[in-house]
Amino acid sequence: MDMRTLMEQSDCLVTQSQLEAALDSMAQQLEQQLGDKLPVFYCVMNGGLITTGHLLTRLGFPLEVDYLHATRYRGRTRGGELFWRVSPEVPMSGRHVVIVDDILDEGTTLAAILKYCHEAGARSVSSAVLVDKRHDRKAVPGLKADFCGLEVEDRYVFGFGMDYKGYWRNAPGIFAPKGM
Ligand SMILES: O=P(O)(O)OC[C@H]1O[C@H](OP(=O)(O)OP(=O)(O)O)[C@H](O)[C@@H]1O
Ligand SMILES: Nc1nc2[nH]cnc2c(=O)[nH]1
Repeated sequence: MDMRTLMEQSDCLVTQSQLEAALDSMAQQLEQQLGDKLPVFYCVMNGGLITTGHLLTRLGFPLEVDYLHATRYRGRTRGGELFWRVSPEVPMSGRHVVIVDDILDEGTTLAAILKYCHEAGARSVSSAVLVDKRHDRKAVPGLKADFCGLEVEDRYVFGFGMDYKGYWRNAPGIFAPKGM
């Protein structure tokens, strides 16, 4: 389907202003809990890019930033095996680590990244995700992020970092194609 038609035929589930409010409250909580810990934030590429950017400019304390790229959807709407494209460069050993991503869906990605951080000797590991998808298919039952903006219903979503077949990561809100 043409990508403009897809957008016209999608539902807006979360508006940009709702996302901004959710980011404000995540930032406040992050500041309270990590403001004096000189943490290092790792953006999970590609989806985490926009959430990380919006979050970072709201944080008024010293922190470092790095990224990693682990992907299991790779332009498809169903997840497969996790593929590590790029490992982080800033060492995690002895550091307070914060993993930032756009969505916690089945949680396979986050669970694997958290395991990696613990094995890399992080002093503490926290996770921050913009949205948590509501369903009972989590890879680890009850898996939650430490900092979470909003919940979304159980549909394939795109926008604000999340793609639909590679497109529309730039959409200024969270959308779902009708019928999906
Ligand atoms: O909870 P899960 O079911 O494991 O899915 C969540 C992950 O899926 C997306 O990444 P994706 O694999 O699409 O890669 P991308 O960020 O490069 O789009 C998203 O950015 C999360 O990292
Ligand atoms: N774009 C996108 N990526 C995902 N990764 C896991 N779930 C989703 C989703 O609903 N949309």
